[in-house]
Amino acid sequence: MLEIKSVTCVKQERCLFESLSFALDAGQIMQVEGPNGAGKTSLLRIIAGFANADEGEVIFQGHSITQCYDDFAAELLFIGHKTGVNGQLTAYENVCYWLDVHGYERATNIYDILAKLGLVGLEDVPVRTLSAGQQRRVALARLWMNNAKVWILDEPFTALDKRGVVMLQQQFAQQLSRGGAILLTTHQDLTAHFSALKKVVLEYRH
Ligand SMILES: Nc1ncnc2c1ncn2[C@@H]1O[C@H](COP(=O)(O)OP(=O)(O)OP(=O)(O)O)[C@@H](O)[C@H]1O
Repeated sequence: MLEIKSVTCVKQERCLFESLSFALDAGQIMQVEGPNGAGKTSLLRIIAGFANADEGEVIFQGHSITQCYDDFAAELLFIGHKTGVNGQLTAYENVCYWLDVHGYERATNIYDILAKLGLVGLEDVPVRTLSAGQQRRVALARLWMNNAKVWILDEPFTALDKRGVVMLQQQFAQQLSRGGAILLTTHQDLTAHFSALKKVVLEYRH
């Protein structure tokens, strides 16, 4: 589904990674690992098409994403390490805004999904008044209301408590079982939960 071909990234005259190649198929989950500053976020941003690689290309369903970006974007859900929620809006409004911007139908069960995410009674207060973990849950609600083929997630477990971690892992399993793919960074050990977990390990290069 997704092929990373000989991708190189240089930042501030430091080569973060060079000629990196790997593939991610339908139903697969891949974890990008490495120390702080190794280039994990930079790699995810290149694959999502938000930044250009210094060399190499990203192929989605046989075509370079530079040539089929609209098709790729329609099948991509990216959640960065910042939550990306608007603190002035409520959880409900954030979700509606996100659905509208991406052209998804407003699901009738938005409140049910927010409840499932442990946000009962908090749906209609400004998100800035929520805790870090609750704000993360609002951001992650998108994973319960889309059918994008590719999820790219930068540190999605940040600030989640143990129940939140389990719930998110269960949602990952759903995505994989319907033939979706997941590429993520996390410091969680996912090996025990996803036996077929693939890994890309970035070293810190000086
Ligand atoms: N826009 C930018 N301009 C200049 N340098 C950048 C930019 N973005 C990232 N860098 C540099 O690239 C390096 C890798 O950053 P990146 O955020 O990709 O690392 P990371 O592996 O995700 O780190 P962490 O685990 O701390 O999140 C860092 O040294 C950073 O300073």
